[in-house]
Amino acid sequence: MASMARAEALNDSEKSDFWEQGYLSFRGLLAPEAPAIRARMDLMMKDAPAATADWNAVDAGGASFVLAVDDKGQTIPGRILKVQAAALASSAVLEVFRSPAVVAKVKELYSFLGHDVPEHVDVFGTKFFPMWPGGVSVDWHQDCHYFGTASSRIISCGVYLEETDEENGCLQVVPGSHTSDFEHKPGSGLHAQGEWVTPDTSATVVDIVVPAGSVVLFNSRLLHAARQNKHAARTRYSLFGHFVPSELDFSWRGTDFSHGKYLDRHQIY
Ligand SMILES: O=C(O)CCC(=O)C(=O)O
Ligand SMILES: [Fe+2]
Repeated sequence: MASMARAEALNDSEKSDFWEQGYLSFRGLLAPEAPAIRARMDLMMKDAPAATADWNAVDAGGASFVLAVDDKGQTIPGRILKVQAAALASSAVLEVFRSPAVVAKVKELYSFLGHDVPEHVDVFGTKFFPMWPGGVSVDWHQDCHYFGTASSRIISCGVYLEETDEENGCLQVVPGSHTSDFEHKPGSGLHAQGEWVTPDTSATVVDIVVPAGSVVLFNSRLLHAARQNKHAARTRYSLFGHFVPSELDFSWRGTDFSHGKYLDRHQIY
């Protein structure tokens, strides 16, 4: 998989790789900014309002601090799984998704869509995962399952603010899986907070091992998961958001995610 320095443009084969394999990893794209972003995430966590146990608290009128569960699926008081709508809790989040280095890559990927190139693009569904030692973020899923659209024009974005490897819970992907739909079922135990896919045992799984400040862009239909953080001391801070053409409307289980309606949807360009 291609990795590129900050200022380089994507060439056509990299763009086609993204649309064929379903993902691209930009190692260290935001490396200089990563320490300051981590510090602002710490500040956000310090100012945390009352937390919720609802993993799908996507429309609470502000950010939702969602509690983690143990291996029996029981809520752990005081332990945060994720901050949903994190952009509504810290301005650092939108600064990341609006940063010139990230926007340039997103624009270049959209420019490969032929007649479907969007004029305006938003980011929505922003999240922060601290991934404490022993913790998890997600099991196997397609992001679009949670959006209520199978559009292939949503580009998911993971920003790994710390060095991330097999030990502290790296991202895993199944290359090329973004052209199929998979059945999602309610999870249990450590993964009780979501609906997940059981991948075919023959599926090729790739670990995305990256240095701090790396940005991964992937098709929102790509099948992906994150390993459990098995390290005794390291965290795995990361931010997520989904780039979407401004005119693309969709809703899921009573939440309308459309531009101008959904609070955690923000124009990028
Ligand atoms: O934690 C990760 O590495 C992936 C998170 C993710 O896939 C999501 O939030 O949809
Ligand atoms: Fe995801």
